[in-house]
This record gives sequence, C-alpha cells and structure tokens, in this order.
Amino acid sequence: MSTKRKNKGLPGAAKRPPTPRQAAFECIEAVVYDSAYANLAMPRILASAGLTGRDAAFATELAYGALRMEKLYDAVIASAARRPAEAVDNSVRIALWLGIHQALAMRVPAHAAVNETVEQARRHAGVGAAKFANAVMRRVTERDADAWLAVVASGTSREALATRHSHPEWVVAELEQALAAGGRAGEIEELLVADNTPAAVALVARPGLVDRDVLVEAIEGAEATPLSPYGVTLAGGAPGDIEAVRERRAAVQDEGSQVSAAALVAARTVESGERWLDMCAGPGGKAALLGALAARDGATLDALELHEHRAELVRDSVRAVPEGVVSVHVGDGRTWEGGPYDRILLDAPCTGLGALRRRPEARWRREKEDVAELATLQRELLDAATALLKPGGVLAYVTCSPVVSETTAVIEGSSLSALDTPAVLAGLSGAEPRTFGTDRHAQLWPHVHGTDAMFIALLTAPA
Ligand SMILES: C[S@@+](CC[C@H](N)C(=O)[O-])C[C@H]1O[C@@H](n2cnc3c(N)ncnc32)[C@H](O)[C@@H]1O
Repeated sequence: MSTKRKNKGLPGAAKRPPTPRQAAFECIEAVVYDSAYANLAMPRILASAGLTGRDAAFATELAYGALRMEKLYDAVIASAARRPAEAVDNSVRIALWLGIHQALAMRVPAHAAVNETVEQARRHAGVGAAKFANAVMRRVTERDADAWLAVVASGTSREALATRHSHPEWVVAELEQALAAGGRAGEIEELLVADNTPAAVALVARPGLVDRDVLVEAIEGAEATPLSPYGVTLAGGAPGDIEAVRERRAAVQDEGSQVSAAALVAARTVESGERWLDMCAGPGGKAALLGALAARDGATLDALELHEHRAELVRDSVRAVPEGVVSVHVGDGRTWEGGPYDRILLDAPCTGLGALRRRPEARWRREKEDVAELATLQRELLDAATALLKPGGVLAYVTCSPVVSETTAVIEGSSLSALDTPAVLAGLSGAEPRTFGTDRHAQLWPHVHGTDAMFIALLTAPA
C-alpha cells in the first residue's frame, strides 16, 4: 500500500467522538502512513478516544486482525471488486480490510459490517467511494470465510498457504525450512495459525523482587507458566495496573524470553563474584531477569546497548534490582572491551520472525534481504562475544527468529562448543528435553510451546 496520505478524511469527520471502528481505522492509518507500531499506537488512540473495556478490546481485535490478515483480505477485495486491491484508494482499502475482518472473522452481522464500511468509506473518501465499498461488501458478505478461502486460496501450494494465513511467501519459505531443520517438517500450517492467534500475556516475577506464587495468588485467573520457573500467565486485564509491574519487580515478558535468560544462569553452578554481560540489552527485559538472578547469586552484570534511547529503557527496566549489581553502558558489542566475562547473553538483533503473534504489522515490514544483512551482524557480534568470554565461560546465543541463516548457520562457524541446551531447559521446566530440539540447540515454537519462536544455543569456551 502507498505510504502517502491522499486525504485526511472529509471536513467535519474528526469532530464526532471516535467509535471503536474509527479507532481501529486510525491505528491502521498510523501503521501505514507513519510506520507506527500498532501495539504502541493503539493504546494512545484508545486513551485519546476515551475507549475502555469491551470497546477497547473490540477496536484492538479489529485493527490487529485486519493488519495481520491484509494479504488474504486483499485477495478477497481483488475478487469481489474485480480489480487489484492496490488499485483501490488507500482509505477505502483500509475500510474494506476492517469490514471484511468484521464479516469473516468477528461474527459481526453482515448488514452491520456493510453499513459501517460504507460509512467509513464515505467519511474518508466521499460518496463515490461509499457506493464502491457498498458494492464490494455486498459481494464479500455473500460468502462465509471458508467459501472465500476456497475461492482465493485453495490448494496446498506455498502461494495458497501464504494467502490463506496471510504471510509473505518468502516468510513461509523460511519458516518451512526452519521447521524441517528442527525435525518438524509438515507443521507449517499449525505454525502459521499460531502466528495469527494473539499471544496470552505473560509476566515474569523477577526472583528476589517478587514471588511468583504471590502474584498467582493475588491476580484473578493467573497461572504459573509451565516452562519458565518465573512466569505467570494472565487471563486478561491491564498489566500496568499491577503494583509489582509498576515497580519493575515484575514485567510483561514472553515465557520464551524468560527461559532464554534463565538458561544462561542454569547452564552451570554460579560462583560468587562472576561477571556477566548482556551484549544487546535494550529494552532490558532479559537484563532485568539476569540482574535479579545476579543479585541472588552474588554476580554482577554489564548491560550493553548500542542506542542511548534503548539504554534508557534498560535503566528503567532494572531499577528494582539492588544497586551495584547492574551497570548499563551505551556502546557497540563488536568493539566492547569490558571483558573478560564468565557468562554472556547475546540476544542478537534479528528479523523477529519468531514473534509475529505480538506485532501484527511486523511480517509486512521485513524483507528477504534483511536476513543476510542481519546474519552478518550476528556473526560479528558472536565473534566479539567469543573474544570476551573467559575460558570455561558460558555464552547464550539467542534470537527471536527461527530462520536457519540467523540461528544454526551463525553458530556453525563458532570456535565454541555446544552445551546440551534442551537438557538445561528440561531442568528448568521438568519437560521432556526432546520437545526443545533434537540436537544440542533449543528451538521453541508458538504452536508447540505457546511461546515466541526463540532459538537458544548455550556454548562454552574450552577451559
Ligand atoms: C533483540 S534486541 C534485545 C532484546 C533484549 N535482550 C531484551 O530482552 O529486552 C537487540 C538489541 O540489540 C541492540 N543492538 C543492535 N546492534 C547492536 C550492537 N552492535 N551492539 C550492541 N547492541 C546492539 C538493538 O538496539 C536492540 O536493542
């Protein structure tokens, strides 16, 4: 979609109090035109519209769902409008995404989905656009979701799979390759479905700062997570309302991320006085968990981050960790000279293709060329981390991407030797080691573990 605004709505359009559907429209506009992240834009839009509770949940599901499914919905538009979706005015195309999502995925009655879409098209693009939207939506609502899939995405080709589950085709190819490499060939459809299912919110109870059992007890519907010894899954509600979260004794953190940081510490018994490095620390979720564990075990942590604004987020994230344990630095991991270290977390910058559940627009922002560029950076960071590791030290190479060129291909050339990561994760959770991988590295999956697709390789330098 063109990222230039053709119109900003017709005069008077912004004066009425925004409805949930208008909030969803605004959120998609912010993503398309201003390159906003939906998960940052939406809370701001909801707050300024004064939308809460069910209205806020409706607006969020509508915007995020339409953003995720835009490839499928473009195919539906092309078929129903008998012209490519790219040829449709941007505002009308957004209104149609929202209308189609309501009709095919949210069980909004057809007449309401049609009327609301027509009204949005009129409001943003005028009477002619409203007539066009009316004709398209009437054709859309003649079929249900399954019937549309049979029309626009039938068969088992990669192209059909990519349209049906609304992923770029090159991403489907990368995910298929990663699944096959991990002995999970044939699970692509389950993975793509999981990518389109919003993740439950998980909290980390930072050890020594708050007890996870206390959180489970205090929060209605909360449950202990199965893989991380520090995790709590929430049934709903706003995490920002929880006191421990406001005080940074707990935080929102995917269970896979918790496990990645915890595995570095669980790999070997910690000796008092150990020095640890979090080489790519921003925004600081793993640094805060490592900091809490360092405080417990008598170690210290250097948290390094390339960008000052992200280092500031790390400072905020670790503020509940006892003073003197974590030092935050701004610098480039490739030239950092603060070593040597007993343990290093290299949570490398990556495509993020393992965390598509969380960021509805993320799959459309990445390009195939990014993979090679990031793999070069990942190798350079791994070489630098290796040089900073003490003999006998442990390094965790972690990505929130399962893509082979960012994971096994990066560590293949390493001079370090691989520890048995699945066994360490099994030790943390009590789960069967083979569920985490069939070789010495671990790969978590949304459709298997309910986490982001984190890759974790524990490596060690010869003593
Ligand atoms: C995947 S994120 C890390 C997430 C973090 N560990 C957490 O759990 O919150 C990667 C981070 O590395 C930073 N980064 C990128 N290149 C870097 C470099 N050369 N040296 C240090 N940090 C870098 C990015 O700015 C980004 O904040």
